[in-house]
Amino acid sequence: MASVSALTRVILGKTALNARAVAPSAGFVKFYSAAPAYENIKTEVVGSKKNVGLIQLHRPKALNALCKPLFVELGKAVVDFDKDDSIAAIVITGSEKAFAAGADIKEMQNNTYSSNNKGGFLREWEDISNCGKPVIAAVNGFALGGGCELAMLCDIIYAGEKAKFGQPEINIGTIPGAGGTQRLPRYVGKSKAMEIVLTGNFIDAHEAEKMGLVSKVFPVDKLLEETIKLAERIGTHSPLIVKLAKQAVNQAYETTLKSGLQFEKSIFYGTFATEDRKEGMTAFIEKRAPNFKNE
Ligand SMILES: CCC/C=C/C(=O)SCCNC(=O)CCNC(=O)[C@H](O)C(C)(C)COP(=O)([O-])OP(=O)([O-])OC[C@H]1O[C@@H](n2cnc3c(N)ncnc32)[C@H](O)[C@@H]1OP(=O)([O-])[O-]
Repeated sequence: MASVSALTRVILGKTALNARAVAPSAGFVKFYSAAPAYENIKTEVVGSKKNVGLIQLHRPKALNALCKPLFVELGKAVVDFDKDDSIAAIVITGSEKAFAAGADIKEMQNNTYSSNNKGGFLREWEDISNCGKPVIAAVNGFALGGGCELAMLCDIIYAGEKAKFGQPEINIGTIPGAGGTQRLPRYVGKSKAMEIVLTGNFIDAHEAEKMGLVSKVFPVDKLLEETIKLAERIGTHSPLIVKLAKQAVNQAYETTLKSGLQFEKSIFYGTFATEDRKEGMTAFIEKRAPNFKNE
């Protein structure tokens, strides 16, 4: 598969290169003055308005198995993009062969209950679940075990037509540990989640879409382009209101309908305390495009 850089060049017809690899004259990529030297991921800022943070998992020899150093880097990249006011949404992708083939089995082979517990195994995952901005997974290839859980940690999953999802932990004598037993039933219902978790069988992209795990399926080579377009579309709205909308939808997974509706109403009322709500409604009435200020 072409690299993220090559793909985004093709997609957007502009110079889009790895921020670490080129001089800051490239024009299209936003360069961080202190761009971290990542080893297991690549980051770029893409989109015609340079407002989409793109993270590519890049451990090709291990099919992007999620070793701790990778996750530390991924967490840092997500936190950095979340803090950056010029970024509207974040896209996480892998390679054509693998989004991620799971937690790193070789790394955790000799873990013990005690080392997991004392070492805070999986702690970095919270950096992604705590992100206030929309995070979109663009999944080509294998999304297995922790890879499927990482995709489910994202707010929206788009998939390439050859993607394969699964929770095969049962094959290696353990169970999903980063949300597979909790998020999967919420996406696909109990019977299908049980089948996936108890058999370890893989499901393809179209099945995943039918089940509601994935929102759309694209040809492999169009996936990233379409996902970036989605992020850009979200980026046309008020970042403040997008954040509130994300919080409100996520609350549906945390509570009863009654208290969820109460939460939604208080957030809805709260939008009337923002400049962007006023601007949005005023722009509609004045038949012009809104000029959101994130306030
Ligand atoms: C997060 C919380 C809890 C989560 C738990 C989990 O996710 S448990 C995990 C749940 N996931 C699984 O159980 C899936 C495990 N993976 C597989 O079943 C297969 O690799 C495959 C079907 C994805 C692809 O088959 P294929 O014949 O096309 O490719 P190939 O097999 O030749 O692999 C190429 C190289 O990548 C390596 N590597 C791959 N995955 C991992 C990994 N997770 N780890 C480490 N390494 C991994 C593989 O060893 C090989 O390296 P080598 O030996 O050349 O140095």
